[in-house]
Amino acid sequence: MSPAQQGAEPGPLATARRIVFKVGSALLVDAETGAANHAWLKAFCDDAAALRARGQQVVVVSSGAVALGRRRLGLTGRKSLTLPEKQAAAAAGQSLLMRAWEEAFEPHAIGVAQILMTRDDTETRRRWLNARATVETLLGLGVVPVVNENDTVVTEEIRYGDNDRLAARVAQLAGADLLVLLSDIDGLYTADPRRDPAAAHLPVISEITAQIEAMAGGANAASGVGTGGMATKIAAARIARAAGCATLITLGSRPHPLKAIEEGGKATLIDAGASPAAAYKAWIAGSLAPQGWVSVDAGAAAALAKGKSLLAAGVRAVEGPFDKGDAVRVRDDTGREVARGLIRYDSADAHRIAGLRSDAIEAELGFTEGPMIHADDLAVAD
Ligand SMILES: Nc1ncnc2c1ncn2[C@@H]1O[C@H](COP(=O)(O)OP(=O)(O)O)[C@@H](O)[C@H]1O
Ligand SMILES: N[C@@H](CCC(=O)OP(=O)(O)O)C(=O)O
Repeated sequence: MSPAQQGAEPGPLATARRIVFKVGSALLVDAETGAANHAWLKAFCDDAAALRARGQQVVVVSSGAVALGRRRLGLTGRKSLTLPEKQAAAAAGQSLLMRAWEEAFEPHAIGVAQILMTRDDTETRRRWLNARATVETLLGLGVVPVVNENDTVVTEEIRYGDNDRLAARVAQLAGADLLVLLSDIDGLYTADPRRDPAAAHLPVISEITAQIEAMAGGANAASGVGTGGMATKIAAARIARAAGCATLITLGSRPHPLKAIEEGGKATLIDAGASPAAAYKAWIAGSLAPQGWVSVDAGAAAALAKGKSLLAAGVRAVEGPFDKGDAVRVRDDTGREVARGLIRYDSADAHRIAGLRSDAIEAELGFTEGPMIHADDLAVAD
């Protein structure tokens, strides 16, 4: 019996601040008619609106463009499509997909916004930062971002293909604390229950071990080439976990899938490693190669130690070259590294504004990106 049924602690869906829901094609598209499954969408959006009403933020990663576009383009007769046909179907289906989401959120007066991303966008830091700022702005404005892979421009080799891992990247980018993968099964079992009736359900996974990967179809998960199945879900959970985000794998086909989770419906919860903010700072401190450094005065070094942003006014010298969004080292006037962070200006612009007050930046550059390094993007040394 789950904690929610026992009336013990509230479940992860009740406590998460920002949640990414991955909705697969099978849920969104009616297998018989090939049209959007409006009844399911309505029920999902009713539930999502209830989460929002209690102050939780919602991001949706939605598949379904290819399936909806097939019907629109009259490509339903065949078993499989060529890549150009899939891309054409995605182009035709994406607007139908967005229309379905808009209509489903409309009765709640909730607006939606389309974001199409490729793997490149999630792996190139500058684009990643832009996408992050867009998601943050949309959420701040009370809009639900609806994300899908930009299928029309990617080739087979560089596409995610499945939306599980895309959803995990979106969760990382959004700093979400919960990723919910709505599947055609209520969680991870010790083996595929469709093949092995003795398979046991796993309600909580606190570490993704080789054994867990093997249960999900290990080889696929490890090499990242799996298409669908549990392997991509565990690969997604691994990405989310490293970003401080928990993952919940559960059955999406129940009429009110989110209400069902809260009422204790069966699911597999994969714990988060740390908080999203701590994981993000660890990534800045440990995983990114610094491209240069800025040297700051004593006042700025003291401000950083208190968790403040680095303002241009406190910067004495800049050593590049680096691009906007790159990781740089921050040194104090004794040469000691006091922090690392993602800088908001390229090295030429940073050099020009070093020592300037914030209100003088725009006059110098013709634009301003605010502080040199925002506090959220700074990992301060111990
Ligand atoms: N260990 C396992 N536990 C649960 N399901 C598994 C396992 N191994 C393989 N599967 C299969 O994975 C399927 C879910 O993957 P998939 O159909 O790709 O889901 P979705 O359409 O939600 O992306 C299940 O229906 C199940 O048959
Ligand atoms: N991006 C594609 C779908 C990718 C996909 O089907 O992913 P998944 O739901 O994980 O199997 C689309 O919108 O049709």
